[in-house]
Amino acid sequence: MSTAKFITFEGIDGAGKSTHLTFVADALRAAGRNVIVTREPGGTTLGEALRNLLLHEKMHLETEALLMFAARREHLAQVIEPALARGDWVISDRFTDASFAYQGGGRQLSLDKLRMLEQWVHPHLQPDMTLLFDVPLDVARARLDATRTLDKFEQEKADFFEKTRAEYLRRAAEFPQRFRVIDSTQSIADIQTQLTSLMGTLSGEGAP
Ligand SMILES: Nc1ncnc2c1ncn2[C@@H]1O[C@H](COP(=O)(O)OP(=O)(O)OP(=O)(O)O)[C@@H](O)[C@H]1O
Ligand SMILES: Cc1cn([C@H]2C[C@H](O)[C@@H](COP(=O)(O)O)O2)c(=O)[nH]c1=O
Repeated sequence: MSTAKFITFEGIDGAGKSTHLTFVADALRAAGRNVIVTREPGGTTLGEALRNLLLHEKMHLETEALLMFAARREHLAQVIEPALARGDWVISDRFTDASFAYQGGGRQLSLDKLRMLEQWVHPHLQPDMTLLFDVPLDVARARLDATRTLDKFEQEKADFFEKTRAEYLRRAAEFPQRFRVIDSTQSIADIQTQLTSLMGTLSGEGAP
């Protein structure tokens, strides 16, 4: 029986998910798992080219959603599905919940259209666990402003991120069996303690 697991990291920009991704991957590797770390949009040569367009070019909101799912189709075919078939653990910095949160919540694209794309692109695959790093907008914004030049999404106004965060939380309530909501206002050390315990749950061994 395969022990492969698919874990996704989600949250509004600046919530802190990338900070914890390496920690979780290292903990799982130390416990003997083969771990692939990847991201969306991206993860393949084509996906990274699409990411560059998506993060820097203005486009119609439906074009944006379609390109997110096009990049995802390639990512699934080239990276995610082969890794899971080999029995590897896959950790992805964002997946389809981000399309619901950003294009559906933030940009108000019809959720039914997103559900159609999800059904088309990955009808039978969902993450085993989705870690939602949740922070109030002002905390995320302060973290971003302190560290980087902002891309197209990061330059969006507060209202966009309020709706994005709300859609993430709505999905967490809709799918409680796979979502774990992390209070990302906690210290990095406290969050890591919580993550270690969650990885133990997923492994079914009480430790990663
Ligand atoms: N719990 C925390 N407490 C204080 N600072 C934090 C915390 N988590 C992350 N940070 C800091 O906030 C900044 C943004 O973190 P990070 O890049 O992990 O966010 P992110 O959610 O991956 O953002 P994006 O999605 O835009 O890439 C970094 O400088 C990081 O060190
Ligand atoms: C997968 C996915 C991503 N986005 C947005 C969310 C972020 O603003 C960027 C990716 O940047 P990150 O620093 O790597 O988090 O893309 C989106 O709008 N829709 C999606 O499906």
